[in-house]
Amino acid sequence: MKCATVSVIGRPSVGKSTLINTICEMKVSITAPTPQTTRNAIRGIYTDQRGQLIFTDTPGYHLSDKTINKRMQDITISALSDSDIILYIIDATRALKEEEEAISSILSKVKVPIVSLLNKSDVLTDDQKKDAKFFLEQNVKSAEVLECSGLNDEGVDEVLIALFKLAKEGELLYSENAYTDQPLEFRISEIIREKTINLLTDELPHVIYVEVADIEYNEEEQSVWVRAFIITERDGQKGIIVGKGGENIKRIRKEAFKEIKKIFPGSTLQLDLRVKAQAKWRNNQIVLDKIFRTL
Ligand SMILES: Nc1nc2c(ncn2[C@@H]2O[C@H](COP(=O)(O)OP(=O)(O)OP(=O)(O)O)[C@@H](O)[C@H]2O)c(=O)[nH]1
Repeated sequence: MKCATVSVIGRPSVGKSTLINTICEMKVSITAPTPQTTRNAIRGIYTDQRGQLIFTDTPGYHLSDKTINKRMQDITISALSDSDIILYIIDATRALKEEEEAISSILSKVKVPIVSLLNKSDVLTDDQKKDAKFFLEQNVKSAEVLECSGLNDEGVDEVLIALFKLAKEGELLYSENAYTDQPLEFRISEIIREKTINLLTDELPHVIYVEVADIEYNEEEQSVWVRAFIITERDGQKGIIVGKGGENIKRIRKEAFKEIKKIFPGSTLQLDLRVKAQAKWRNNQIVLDKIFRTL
């Protein structure tokens, strides 16, 4: 059997989370149309007869000196150095400018084999493909350069073939049925965060985080009770999340409920979802440490 850890890196919104979800066939990491929705290094695990690949979904690499983005860069760099293989994803529908150069300069310093991937092949023009391949030739020492559409599941098998080719022989690190080692509370909070961002994308870009306060099981009744808070920075933002007559929070709850329910098959679920404000959570180290749980 082969086994390898794979760090997935690329600019925000290149489709890292979508690809990991397609490969792992399970929602492990949130996807949203706005950039920088992934703040944590999350693992998706793929196992078949060839062996096991453990994916680290590194946060979108972003050039900025805000506290939150500095932490993202640290996580990216340490995840890369710890992995066996790097999967470098490019979205060639957008110009490959200084952010791409910053990533490739980091990649040149890490001694790990790199599979470079032109994602979103479903919408790429021939010229865009040519330009991206030229950029890669000039800037990145790739073991392979591939094309795929994570969204449509096209070319994804070839990505797996390339990764298994580079993986070394070894024991599986996780059981065959595992698809993620994320803690339950974290998975639930990510689902709620995704639903909130998707619904309120224009009004509240990235000023929320979600805390799962309690999860209670009742084995006799086969029921689960989850209490979670959507936390905003300012009091005034609470109203946006709640919406007119509670319209928004009801929709977030309904969407999140459907997905959280899948985590507890056979049990009834009660989801108690509330909104509260916590000033300046984005500069609060304790909150940041909680969010940036590195592996
Ligand atoms: N056309 C097309 N769109 C895609 C593809 N993969 C992802 N997308 C879209 O690109 C957007 C960003 O996808 P994500 O998977 O969230 O991107 P990400 O790289 O994880 O983003 P961050 O978390 O911000 O770093 C979403 O709107 C996806 O639907 C693809 O193969 N083809």
